[in-house]
Parts: sequence; C-alpha cells; structure tokens
Amino acid sequence: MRIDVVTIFPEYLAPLDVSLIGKAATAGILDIHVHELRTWTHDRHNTVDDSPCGGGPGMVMKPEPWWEALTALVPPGSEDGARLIVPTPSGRPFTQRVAEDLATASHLVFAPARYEGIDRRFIEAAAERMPVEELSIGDYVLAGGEVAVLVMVEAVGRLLPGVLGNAESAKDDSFGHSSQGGMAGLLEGPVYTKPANWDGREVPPVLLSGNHAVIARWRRDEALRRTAQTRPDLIEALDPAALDKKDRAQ
Ligand SMILES: CN1CCCC[C@@H]1Cn1ccc2ccc(-c3n[nH]c(N)c3C#N)cc21
Repeated sequence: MRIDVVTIFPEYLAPLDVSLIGKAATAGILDIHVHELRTWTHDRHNTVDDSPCGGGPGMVMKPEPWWEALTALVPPGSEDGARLIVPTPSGRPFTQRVAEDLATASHLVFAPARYEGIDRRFIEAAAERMPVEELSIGDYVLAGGEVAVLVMVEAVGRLLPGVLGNAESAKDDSFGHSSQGGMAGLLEGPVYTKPANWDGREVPPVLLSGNHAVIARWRRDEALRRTAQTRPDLIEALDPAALDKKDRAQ
C-alpha cells in the first residue's frame, strides 16, 4: 500500500518512521511519503490560507494548493484504488470496521488540514475523481488533522499482511472494535504476566491451571463482563448467534 500525507507540518508525521509502521515501511509493505503542502504554492509567501467568505473566525485553507497536490500524487487516469482521507471533527466515526475497509485500498492520500478546514470546493472536486472519506477519530476537537492521520495509519497499517507477527495477529483482536477473531465484538479482558504474586496480589489461579478450555472460558467471561460494564452498547450490537448458552448465563 502507498500512503501519501500532505500537511503544513511534515515533522508532525515523524512517528510514522518508528516501531510497527516504520518497520512495515522498511520491509516495503507500506510505501509512505509525507509532503509539505506549501510545495504546491507559487506566491512569495507560500500562502495556503485566506479569510473565510461570509466572515467569521479564523482562516480557511485555499483549495488551489490542495488540488495541485492531489493531482500530482494521483495523476489523472491513476485514480484506480486511490482514496482521499480527510480528517475532520464533522466526519463519520473512524472505527475498526472503517480501518478494515481502508486496508483494502492500494493508495491512501491523507489531507490533514489546519485552521478552520479546507475550502469545501476541494472536497467536492476531489470526489468527482476518487472516493473521499471525511473521518473523525473522536468526539473532541483537535487543532488539526495530523494526529488523526497517525491514528488512522497505525490502525490500518497493522491490518496489512506481514505487519504484525503471528504471535500478535490482528485476527485475534478481541476488542469490541474488531469484526474478526473469537472475541469479536467484545472489549479486551484483563491481562497478567509474571510474577504470580506481585504487591501481595495473585494472578487469577485459573490462568496458571494449564487447562486451556477453562482459561478460554474465563477470558471470554471477563471480556463479556468488562464489555457489559464499560460499553453496554457493544453488547446490544452483538449478533445473538455469536453468543453461546454460557455467554447468555453471564
Ligand atoms: C478547531 N478548529 C475549528 C473548528 C473545526 C476544526 C478546527 C481544527 N481542525 C482543523 C483541521 C482539522 C482536522 C481534524 C480535526 C479533528 N478534531 N477532532 C477530531 N476528532 C478531528 C479529526 N479527525 C480538527 C481540525
């Protein structure tokens, strides 16, 4: 997968060179390019913003540099498999399912804006050339879209074949946000490691029993309990067929 990120703060995307995503880029699984939006300005001040039409606070990002950037990164005729991702607080929620969908693309172009956002006409013009996703990472307001790009690239990148080792495959994601794996639809239960006794606190004996069936049942019960406590909405959303008799006894 090729990923292009266009931003006025390229240094904000430095974390993409680190850890999981950095290793995937080194391995050639991801082909990540971060671009300075001002590359596509032509005035003396490299202007990317202007005052809002109709008045109001702040500044709006001009459509021209964004359009030139998009055209350079997705030349006419090469739109197949390309999708434009625009982080915005007014976008549809970015969820695990959205990440799974984006992981099927061959080319993602991220347009993290600043100021009050991008002139609407850029979004409309882009949507005539390729799918445009306006996505939000949560119900809070950030100062720009770069943080959201880091979140989305990690959530999408970890789903690509070869990025996670077998021991930590995404198919075992048990978060309520995954639509895969044995605990699909549930939140992760508690996890423990050595020592068996720390600070006078014991690891639940079942986890030391060596009985894998009993351990699996205990983990599912804990995931059900935590999900019911923390995210009852996810319990409601569960496919009843995904619950067995013992689940229902919880
Ligand atoms: C504050 N300021 C005036 C009000 C409108 C937003 C603006 C700031 N801002 C500019 C570009 C931009 C992109 C994403 C986000 C963003 N905030 N919260 C999320 N979940 C986001 C995502 N994903 C915020 C952004």
